[in-house]
Amino acid sequence: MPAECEGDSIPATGRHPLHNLWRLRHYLRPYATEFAWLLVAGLAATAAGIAVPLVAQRVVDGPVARQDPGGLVRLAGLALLLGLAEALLIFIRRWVQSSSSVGMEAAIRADVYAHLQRLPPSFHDRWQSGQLLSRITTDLSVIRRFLSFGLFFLILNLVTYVVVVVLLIRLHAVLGLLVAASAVPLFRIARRFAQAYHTASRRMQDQQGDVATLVEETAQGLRTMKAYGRGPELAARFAEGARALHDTGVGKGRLLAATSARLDLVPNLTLGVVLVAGAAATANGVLTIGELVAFVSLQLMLVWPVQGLGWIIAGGQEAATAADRVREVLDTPPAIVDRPHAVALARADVRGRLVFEGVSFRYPGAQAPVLQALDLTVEPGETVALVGATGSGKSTLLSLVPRLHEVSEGRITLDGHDLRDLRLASLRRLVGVAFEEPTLFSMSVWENLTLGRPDAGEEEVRAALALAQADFAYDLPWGLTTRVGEQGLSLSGGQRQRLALARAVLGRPAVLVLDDPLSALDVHTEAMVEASLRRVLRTTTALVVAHRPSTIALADRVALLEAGRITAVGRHSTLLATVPAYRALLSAEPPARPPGTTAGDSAPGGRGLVRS
Ligand SMILES: Nc1ncnc2c1ncn2[C@@H]1O[C@H](COP(=O)(O)OP(=O)(O)OP(=O)(O)O)[C@@H](O)[C@H]1O
Repeated sequence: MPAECEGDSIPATGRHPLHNLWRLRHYLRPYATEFAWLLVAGLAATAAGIAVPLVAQRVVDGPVARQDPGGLVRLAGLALLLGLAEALLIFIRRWVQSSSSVGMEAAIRADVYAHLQRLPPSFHDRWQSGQLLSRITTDLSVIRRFLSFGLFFLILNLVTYVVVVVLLIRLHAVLGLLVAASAVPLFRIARRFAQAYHTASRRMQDQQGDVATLVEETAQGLRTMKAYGRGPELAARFAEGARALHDTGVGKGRLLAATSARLDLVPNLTLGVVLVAGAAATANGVLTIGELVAFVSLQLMLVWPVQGLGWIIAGGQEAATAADRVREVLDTPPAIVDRPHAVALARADVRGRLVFEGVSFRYPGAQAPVLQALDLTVEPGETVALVGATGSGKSTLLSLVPRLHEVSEGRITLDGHDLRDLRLASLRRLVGVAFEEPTLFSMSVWENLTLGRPDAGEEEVRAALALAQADFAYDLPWGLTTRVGEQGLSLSGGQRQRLALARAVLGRPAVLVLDDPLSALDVHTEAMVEASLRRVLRTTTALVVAHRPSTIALADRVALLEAGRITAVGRHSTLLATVPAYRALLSAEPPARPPGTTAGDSAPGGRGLVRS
C-alpha cells in the first residue's frame, strides 16, 4: 500500500469484487481464438468423458444382460476410443493453455511498467517500492493463473454440471432433481467462502508487498544498518512481517480446507441418498441396473467440479484482489502530461531566458507550501547560483524546471513560453539535469550517458566526458561499454557525480539545472571540473544549487532562498557586503578548501569564500 494513498488509490468498496478483474478482459482479446479452441477441446474432452458412463449403461443392459460377447467387444472398443479421445483433447488443451496465458501476463506487465514511467515523482514518493514490485510480479501471476486456468475450469465445470444434471434428470427425474437441488447449498457455501476469502487475499497481498519493501530497504541500506549495528532490529521487523504473512496464509489455507470439506460433503451425501433410492428403484423395476450404473457414474463425474469449486473461487478472489491492486496503479492518472496544443521547440531556436513568475509549490498532501510567490529571472547564458539553508527548497525549485513537479501557482517561462505549453519530451531535451544523488542505471556507461539523448554521437559523448573530467570511463575494464549501476561495476561517489554531470551537459542543453554538482569531488578534480564547467556555462543558461564557495564562484549572480522565498539576488560580493542573512549562511559553512588552494578567494565575512 502507498505510505499515504490519498487521491491515489481507488477504493475497492462499493463495487462488485470482480469489477476490476472484468476491466482487464481486453487483455484476453488477442487470445480469444485460442481461448475458444481451448474451450472446444475442453468441452469435447468432457463430452467424451460423459459418454463413457452412457456406454457402460448400454454394456450392462445390452451384451452383459444378453450374454453377447461380440456386442461387449464393440462397446468396450467404443469406450476405449472415447478414453483415448479424451486424453488427446486434454493434451491439446494444456498445450494451448500455457502459451496464451504467459503472453497475456507479459502484456499487462508491460502496460503497468509503462504507466509507472508516466507517473510523476510524487506518486513514487508515496508508494513503497516493494508494493509496486509485488503488484508487477506476484499479482500479475495470480491474475494470469486465474484468467487462463481458473476461468476456463469455471466455464468447463459449470457446463459439465448442467449437462450431467440434465442427463441425470432424463435417467430418473426425481433423483436427478435431487442432485440439481444440491446446487443450492453448494451455492450458499461458495458465496460465503468468496466473501471471506476476498478479504483474506487482499490482506495477504498487501502483506507480501510490505515484506518485499522490507527486503528492498534492507538490501539498499545494508551498509548503514550494519554500521549502526541495527541488524537484529531489522531481523525482528522482518520476522514480524513474515509472521503476519504466514498467519494470513495459514488462515487462508484453513478457510479453503474447511470450505472444501463442506463442499465435498454435499455430493457425497447426495450420492448416498441416490445409492439407496436408486437400489430401491432398481428393485422395483423403475430403473434398470445399467441406468443405475450410468446414474452413479455420471454423478461421480460431478465430484471433481464441486471439489474444484473451492479452488476456483479462491483463485478468482485472489485474482480479483490482485486486479484491484494493479488497477490502483493503472487508474492513477499521470499528473504531468502534454497539453493538447503543446509545442516542441528546436534547440537552435531557444535563447534560454528562464523566468519564474510568482511561483508557489506545495507537495501533494503537505500542509504548507515549500516555495511561495517566487520571482527570478535567469538571462540567456547567465548562471545563477541558488544558495539557501538546508530544507529551504532549492532542490524543489530545480525540479520544477524539467517539470518533475508542476508549479502550484504562478508560472515558469522559457523564452516567454509557459513550460506547461511545451511538449514534455521537447522540454526535457532542452534541459540538462544533474541531481544531488547521481543515479546510474544497470546499463553500460555509454547508455547511462546517452539516457536523455540516445541519438548522441561519439564526438558529443567524448566532449561531455572531457568536460566533466570523466575520462576515467575509458579506463574501465570494457571502456564505455562497461556495465555500471546496481548490477555492474561499483563507482565512487565522485566518479558517479562526474558521469551524471557529463550526462547533463551532453548535447549542450539550452538550460542546465545542477544540484550541487561538485559536492563529491576531491579538491584537485573539483578545480578541473570547475574550469571545464565554466566554459560550458558561458553558452548555457544555468541554475545551480551551490553549497560550496567554489560552486558559487561559477555563477554570475546568486539568489538567496529563505523559507521558500527568494529574499535577495545579486553578485556574490554585493550580497556578502549588504545581506546579513547571506553572510551568516556562508560564514556558517566550514572552510571548503585546504589553505593554499584558494589563493585570493577569501572575502570579508566569509571563511574560505571565493571572489564573485
Ligand atoms: N517528495 C517530497 N514530499 C514532501 N515534502 C518534500 C519532498 N521533498 C522535499 N520535501 C520538503 O520540502 C522542503 C524543501 O526540500 P528541498 O529538498 O527542496 O530542500 P533543499 O533546500 O534542496 O535542501 P538540501 O540543501 O538539504 O538539499 C523540505 O522541508 C522537505 O522536507
